[in-house]
Amino acid sequence: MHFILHKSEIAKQSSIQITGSKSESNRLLLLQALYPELNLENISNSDDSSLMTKALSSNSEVVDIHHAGTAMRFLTAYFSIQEGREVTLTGSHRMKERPIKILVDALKELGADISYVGNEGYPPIKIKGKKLPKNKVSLKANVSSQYISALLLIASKLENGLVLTLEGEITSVPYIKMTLSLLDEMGIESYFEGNTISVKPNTQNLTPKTLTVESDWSSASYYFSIVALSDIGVEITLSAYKENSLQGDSALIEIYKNFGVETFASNNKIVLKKVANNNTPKSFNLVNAPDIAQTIAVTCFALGISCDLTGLHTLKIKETDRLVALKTEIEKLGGKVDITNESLHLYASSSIKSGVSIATYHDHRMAMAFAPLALITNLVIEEAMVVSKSYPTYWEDLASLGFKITK
Ligand SMILES: O=C(O)C1=C[C@@H](OP(=O)(O)O)[C@@H](O)[C@H](O)C1
Ligand SMILES: C=C(OP(=O)(O)O)C(=O)O
Repeated sequence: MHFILHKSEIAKQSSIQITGSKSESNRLLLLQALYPELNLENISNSDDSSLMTKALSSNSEVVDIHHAGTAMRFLTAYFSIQEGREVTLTGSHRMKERPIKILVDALKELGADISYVGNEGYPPIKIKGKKLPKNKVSLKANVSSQYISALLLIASKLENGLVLTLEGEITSVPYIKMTLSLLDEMGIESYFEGNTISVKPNTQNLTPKTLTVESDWSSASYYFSIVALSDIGVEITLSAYKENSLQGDSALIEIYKNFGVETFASNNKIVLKKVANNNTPKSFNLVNAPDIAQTIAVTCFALGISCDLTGLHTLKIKETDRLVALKTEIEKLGGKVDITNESLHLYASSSIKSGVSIATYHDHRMAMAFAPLALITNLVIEEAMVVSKSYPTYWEDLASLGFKITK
């Protein structure tokens, strides 16, 4: 279903409660399946986390995780150690184009039994769960950190733990650190030094624990963009956020200072406030925060300022090729964008076409990143319900700010 976003104005002050981080949730759901003594609060209501929950409790021979990349990668590792269980893990058309060979090769090196059902290197895969005898493996770290997190999540259940050697430049590092921090919060020991990560084995029950998932910072990014496009004085309060986040996308606080947005934290809330206009050209390396690239590109386009975004080599293998999708849709609106395999240059532009229909390519972040443009012009967001992959109530929340949205 397409949504029409009419040119809107938002209230001077508003508050939004954002669902739990999908990255933290999908890690903790897997850890809870391995360690039932773990109790979880504020789990994400995203499709990707519901699919993860369902997959972990299903007894069926075929598990379909649709578009959920973390679920695909994390469950590949999980099912590899479920002794005696045979599962075919599959997903959406796009999931069958998202590479998984680096992870499958690493698991096989550890002793796993995994075979490709279709194209070599891509889902679907057939996994025969067994005990993995080995504890050392090297893998390429520059394609997706999710392969590394997947191995780390099952590591403490291997007889001798796990020692990983990471080859090449390590991408999306905060997501690896998030995995290790969650293991640490559960009482599982790990070390990350240089290009080596080791996790100690754990055969005993852990001390029963309740862990509360922090709300999702990638989802918060759209409000940083909205505030950046608003008048000085506008503020939006978001909850529930912690003082020390495990999510790398909390880099938004520093990044959006460059757009005149200040963030104030108190009582598990953050207040985003527009304090100044700053329309100088921007340049950011997003190798540690790839999921906010679309948000930032659209903010810059909306403000008519040029930007250089680098560190984007993982964007081509996400829900869609996000570099091509950004270029295509920004150019439909009258902008000009150059892309390489790992970077995006947006030229400054002085106008935005009205009434343009934005294609979303089954990518929640395309829909959510372009929506703030309704503060400037009318536009259509195609297949608007794609947002449910990470943030099912996005449109209701925008409406509560004052966005005028019709079907
Ligand atoms: O581990 C995670 O939860 C994620 C890691 C990142 O992927 P890559 O490591 O493939 O960049 C990120 O883009 C994704 O949305 C979530
Ligand atoms: C890339 C993303 O998710 P995943 O890789 O888990 O599908 C995302 O949420 O932007």
